[in-house]
Amino acid sequence: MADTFSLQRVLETFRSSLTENKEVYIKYYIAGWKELVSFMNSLGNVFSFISKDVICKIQILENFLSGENGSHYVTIQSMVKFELENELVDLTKRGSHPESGCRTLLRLHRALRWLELFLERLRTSAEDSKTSVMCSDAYSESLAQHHPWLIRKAVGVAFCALPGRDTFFNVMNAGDQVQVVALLGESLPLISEVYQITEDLYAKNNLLELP
Ligand SMILES: CCCCCCCC/C=C\CCCCCCCC(=O)N[C@@H](COP(=O)(O)O)[C@H](O)/C=C/CCCCCCCCCCCCC
Repeated sequence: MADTFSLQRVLETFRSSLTENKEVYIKYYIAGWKELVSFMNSLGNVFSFISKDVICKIQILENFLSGENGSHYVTIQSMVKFELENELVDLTKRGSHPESGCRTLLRLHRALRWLELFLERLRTSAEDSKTSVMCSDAYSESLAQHHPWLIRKAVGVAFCALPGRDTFFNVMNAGDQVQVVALLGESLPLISEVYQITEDLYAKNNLLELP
């Protein structure tokens, strides 16, 4: 992971994550999240409880990828097939497989929906729009529905510490605001496509509510 965040790299990793037949490479999916974590880290310590959770989930998936069954964790599709066929997923309550690849990736998948909603708001926002409001509205529409009260409160506090829209655009390292908006316009369809492919796969296998 490079030190300085770049929106262009996020775009490239999500683009690389799609195979020719529209499967999703876990390696690049994780790489996309690593870039996003580096962005979040640059915003200050108030977000560290969120980064830690994402890093922990990335680590779980990386361990599967480099482990003895790594060849089954190349794509999200092959992971789902392997874990379901081998009964490696706790389907209704947490038991002997509390950290399966499927449930771990589901948490990131739900967060990807937040990202999609937030970036779309940012892309179409007016100069005086507040990032905290955009973040919070996107959160209420997505991830918040899966988080308990305490987490929602902590997240609400963190949102208040978000920098303004101008700082956000600068940290993206993608040129002036017109160029950032253009790059967001290029990135969003890719993020949406990765999200939708994963959503359809999880829905088809009844995996959207894994504990
Ligand atoms: C293109 C650049 C602009 C935007 C860059 C945004 C960078 C954001 C990076 C990461 C986003 C947050 C991802 C959060 C993943 C949360 C996964 C999750 O739901 N975990 C919970 C459930 O896990 P289990 O307990 O079931 O294992 C866990 O309980 C949550 C813990 C922490 C709270 C997560 C809150 C997420 C809020 C999303 C907004 C982040 C705001 C960042 C602002 C840039």
